[in-house]
Amino acid sequence: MNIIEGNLVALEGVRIGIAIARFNDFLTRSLLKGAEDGLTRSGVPSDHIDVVWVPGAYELPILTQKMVESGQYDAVITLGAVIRGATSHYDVVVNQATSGISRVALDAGIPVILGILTVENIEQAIERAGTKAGNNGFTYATNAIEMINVLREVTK
Ligand SMILES: Nc1c(NC[C@H](O)[C@H](O)[C@H](O)CO)[nH]c(=O)[nH]c1=O
Ligand SMILES: CC(=O)[C@@H](O)COP(=O)(O)O
Repeated sequence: MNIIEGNLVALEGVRIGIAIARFNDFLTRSLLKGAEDGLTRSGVPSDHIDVVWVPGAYELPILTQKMVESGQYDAVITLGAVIRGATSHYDVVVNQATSGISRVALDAGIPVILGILTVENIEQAIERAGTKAGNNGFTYATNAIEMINVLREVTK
């Protein structure tokens, strides 16, 4: 039996793109901090990380698509935070953002990481952006490195 897994060590030269939404930026900036920490501690130098901002999670799919098409990155991490409000707007933003990113991901040829918090309230969001449950941004970063490495293993 052969077990193939990606390790969490970035190969030299790896470049990461981060597509990040400004909406709820008190949360997305915290996710970004966690992601940068995860990437640099995996061996990605900070000058190999590009961070590109868009207004909200709804805009993440098109930015992600353009970043993938640029051919500059070994993985793209999306970061956003959508919090349920009083209207159905939450469902529209979440559905469009997640289905758009999933569509891009399948054709990307590189890992695309879904790093959007989709939560019922601010407390849930804060817990996932750096308090009780740690910082999901850090995990999104290590997910990106693991995916780069495992895809290389299975395609070599
Ligand atoms: N309500 C949230 C939004 N809404 C904004 C949209 O994402 C979009 O920027 C606007 O409709 C213009 O196209 N975005 C989030 O990231 N999080 C939210 O909770
Ligand atoms: C994504 C949202 O639901 C949000 O920020 C909008 O809130 P509301 O539904 O109260 O307008």
